[in-house]
Formats: sequence, C-alpha cells, structure tokens
Amino acid sequence: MTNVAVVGAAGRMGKTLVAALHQTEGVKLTVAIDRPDSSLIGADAGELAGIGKVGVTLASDLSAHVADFDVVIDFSAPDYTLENVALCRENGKGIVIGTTGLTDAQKQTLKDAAETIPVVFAPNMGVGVNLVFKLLEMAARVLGDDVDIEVIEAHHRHKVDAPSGTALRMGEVVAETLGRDLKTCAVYGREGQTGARDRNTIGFATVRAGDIVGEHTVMFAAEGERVEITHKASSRMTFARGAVRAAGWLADKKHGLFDMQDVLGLR
Ligand SMILES: NC(=O)C1=CN([C@@H]2O[C@H](COP(=O)(O)OP(=O)(O)OC[C@H]3O[C@@H](n4cnc5c(N)ncnc54)[C@H](OP(=O)(O)O)[C@@H]3O)[C@@H](O)[C@H]2O)C=CC1
Ligand SMILES: O=C(O)C1=N[C@H](C(=O)O)C[C@H](O)C1
Repeated sequence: MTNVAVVGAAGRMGKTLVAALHQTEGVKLTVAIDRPDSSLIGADAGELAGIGKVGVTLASDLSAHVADFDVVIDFSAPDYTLENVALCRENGKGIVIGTTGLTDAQKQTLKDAAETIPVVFAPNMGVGVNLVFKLLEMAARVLGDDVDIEVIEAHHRHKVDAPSGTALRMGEVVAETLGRDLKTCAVYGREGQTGARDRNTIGFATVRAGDIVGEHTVMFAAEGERVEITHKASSRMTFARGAVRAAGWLADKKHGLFDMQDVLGLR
C-alpha cells in the first residue's frame, strides 16, 4: 500500500485526486493539505471532494505529517510546490508534481532534488495528451520545415498561467524534433503590424473562458492542406487518474526525474 499526501487538496485538482485515490487499489489518501488561512482546514477531505467522509481532515502543515505518507501528489502553485520539494528532499520522500508555470530556475531545483529523491513532473498526466506528444513527434518529422506550426489552447477562466504547461510541452516536442530551440522560435500572441509570418517560428494562442477543462490543438499548415492534432479533456479525472498511477509507479523508485512518458512506458 502506498500512503499518499495530496497538496492543494481543496483545489479543483486536489478534490478530484481525493476521489481518484478513493477509487484506486494499492494507494491510500493519508494526508490532505491546503492553505493555513483556508476556512476549510479541519473539514473531511472526502466531504470536500463530494464522496463522503474518508477520515482524513484537511491540514495546513505538510512537515507535521511526514511520518504519515510515502509519496506527495502536488497540484498547487509553483512557489509552494518548491517548498514541498525541499521537504520531500529532506525526508527522502517521492513527489508527483502536476503544478504548471514553473520558472527555469525552479525546474533546475527539481532536477537537483531528483538526484536524491524520485520525482514525476508532467504538465499533463492524462494518457491521451501523452499519446498526442508521440503523434506530434511523428507529424513534425514527416511535415518538417515546410509547414507553419501553431499551438492553440483553451482553459477555464480561473487558470493563472499561460500558455498552459501542456501547450509549452507540445511546442518543445515539435521544436526538439525539428532541431529548433523553443526559447528562440516561440511567438506568444500577435498584435498590430506583425509582418509576414516567419516559417521557423512556432506560434501560441491562448483562450481563457468559462469552465473549459483543457483543450489543445497543434496545427501544421502548408499551402493547400493542413493537419491538426487536437486533444479535448472533458473531466479532470483523466489528469487525476494519471497522477495516482504515477504515485504508485514512483513508490519503489530510489531517485530520478521522470515524466508521464516514463510512467506509461511510452519513452
Ligand atoms: N499536470 C496536470 O495534469 C494538470 C496540472 N494542473 C495544474 O495544477 C495546478 C492546480 O490547478 P487547480 O487545481 O485547477 O488550481 P486550484 O487553484 O483550484 O488548486 C490549487 C490549490 O492549492 C492551494 N494553494 C496554492 N498555493 C498554496 C500555498 N502556498 N499553500 C497552501 N495551499 C496552496 C490553493 O489555495 P488557494 O485557492 O487559496 O490559492 C488551491 O486550493 C495548476 O498549476 C494547474 O495548471 C491542473 C490540471 C492538470
Ligand atoms: O490549469 C488547468 O486546469 C490545467 N493545466 C494543465 C496545463 O497547464 O497544461 C493541464 C490541463 O490542461 C489543465
């Protein structure tokens, strides 16, 4: 049995993770953490998730519960996630990170931590999107530099980072396949007198509206035809099931930085 602490347990993903853990054999929710100033501290995490009492109350200090979990699943916010990585590092615990919007320096800190603890870090834990990453590699290889490539994503109105972590990863997959550096070829939105499009760029467009769970399209457009690869998530459960699977997978790993391609055996 793998004992799991969920960080961000009162959030949209946190509540879905509590429900997913409850449905999955071999893993158990033992700790649920959110903000100290949340009015929900002390409530039953299962009741917050809408599945009835599970006997784990929402707490605010992960360090006070180190003896109660084997693996952390963290879907919260970048600075807080990094605090939890430090705690896991000090205590030799594994961590599954779904939080997006990390800076390059924060990603480097994860890499350093992964020298001593196991870390799964993925901007999208769903099976479908991880298959799409593979399809994008194939499309970029076949269509090469003869097409204009655009990444379009849409999410709910509460999302705080843009473009989404998934959109950025899609851009990286395509750029890496084509031997380009996304840092220098990405164009994030256009306005005014932009001039004609440079074929070597990869464009990003972001929509934030209503309750959209998560939609991503990569367009490969040539003269006369275009290929579009689209993924639409209609439930957060797809991400939560992936994260729970990653927590079980991580439990016997000693150290290393992994993503969902490793967990799903797609590498
Ligand atoms: N990898 C994947 O598959 C997916 C990744 N995500 C990512 O997961 C993250 C969370 O998304 P979502 O659940 O929608 O967001 P929410 O805002 O609904 O949930 C985040 C939770 O973490 C809490 N939190 C934030 N900062 C702290 C802190 N310093 N201390 C304690 N608690 C804190 C928030 O509290 P408060 O509301 O008070 O700020 C909130 O309850 C985002 O980065 C998102 O992009 C989302 C879906 C899938
Ligand atoms: O914030 C979200 O909701 C999501 N975030 C992830 C991202 O930034 O890619 C994954 C998913 O699309 C939902």
